Amino acid sequence: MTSTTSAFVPAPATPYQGDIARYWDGEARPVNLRLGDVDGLYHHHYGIGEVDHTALGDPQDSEAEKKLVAELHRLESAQAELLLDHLGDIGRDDTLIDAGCGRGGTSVMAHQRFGCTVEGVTLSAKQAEFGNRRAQELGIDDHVRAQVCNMLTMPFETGQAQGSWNNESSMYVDLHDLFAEHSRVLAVGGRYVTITGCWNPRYGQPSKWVSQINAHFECNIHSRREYLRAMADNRLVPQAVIDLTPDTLPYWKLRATSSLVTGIEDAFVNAYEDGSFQYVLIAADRV
Ligand SMILES: C[S@@+](CC[C@H](N)C(=O)[O-])C[C@H]1O[C@@H](n2cnc3c(N)ncnc32)[C@H](O)[C@@H]1O
Ligand SMILES: CC(C)=CCC/C(C)=C/COP(=O)(O)OP(=O)(O)O
Ligand SMILES: [Mg+2]
Repeated sequence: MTSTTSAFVPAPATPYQGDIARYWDGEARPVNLRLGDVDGLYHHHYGIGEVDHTALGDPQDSEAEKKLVAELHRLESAQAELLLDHLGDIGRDDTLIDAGCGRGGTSVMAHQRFGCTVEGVTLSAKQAEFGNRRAQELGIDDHVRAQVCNMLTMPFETGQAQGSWNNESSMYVDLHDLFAEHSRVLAVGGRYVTITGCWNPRYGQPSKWVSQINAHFECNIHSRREYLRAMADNRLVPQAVIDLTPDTLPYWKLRATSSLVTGIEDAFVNAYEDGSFQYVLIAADRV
């Protein structure tokens, strides 16, 4: 497989997808770039796990901000490691699909862990170029590639992939359309994994905090019920459903203390704490 740095850019399938492509083409928030600069893995997802206060050290220390950035990044990479833990046995000859791959951090980690091929798709030409450039710099562009395309109609063969995932990218699409497409590209016996924020049906309807997050990112957060129903309708049978809400709260509380805040931190903390919103991992077998 060879990759190029200038991506072919198809016309967006809908005006909404055009808006999302423009959003990510123009995104350059320090909270993402400075964290990625720590070790060259660029993520657009959030963190999980306990904060290591020893690593943070004294807040008055001149290196305090740098240590905080490194700690937030460690928690974001821990999130991607957990997602990869749920893909099952992946061999070097297998292909994985990173649907809504962003700048490609999770794709690189998957290749580094399994030695396999990873195909990423994103609506953003800038993100695809960024991811392909990183893969070239790492000398893994024969195994890791990003393409500009709609994850609802991916340019992959039926049954081609042993595993596929959405890492915080499923809130931009209709879930029935999304899972029909994952089900098509996955081999029978393959594994699908998502980590996502979803609204909690026990709360009743999307809370004001969930609406604020939707407006902030121009996305459409689905309910936990919609995920399970759309999977069941598309031959994806949950093997694990893990509520990561308690695991992601320390990340948000730490991020809220940093100089890299974006203004959405309180909405996430409030939504998680009032029970209207959950951070979940769902791993499903393609049967
Ligand atoms: C929040 S970012 C997550 C990026 C990445 N998964 C990560 O963990 O770093 C959302 C991503 O979803 C992508 N996306 C949204 N709708 C899409 C669609 N219909 N087809 C392909 N990618 C899409 C965006 O282009 C963006 O890369
Ligand atoms: C859990 C939910 C609802 C996620 C919405 C999707 C999203 C924008 C994820 C993080 O992206 P980012 O890393 O670019 O965002 P930020 O700049 O806030 O770190
Ligand atoms: Mg981020």
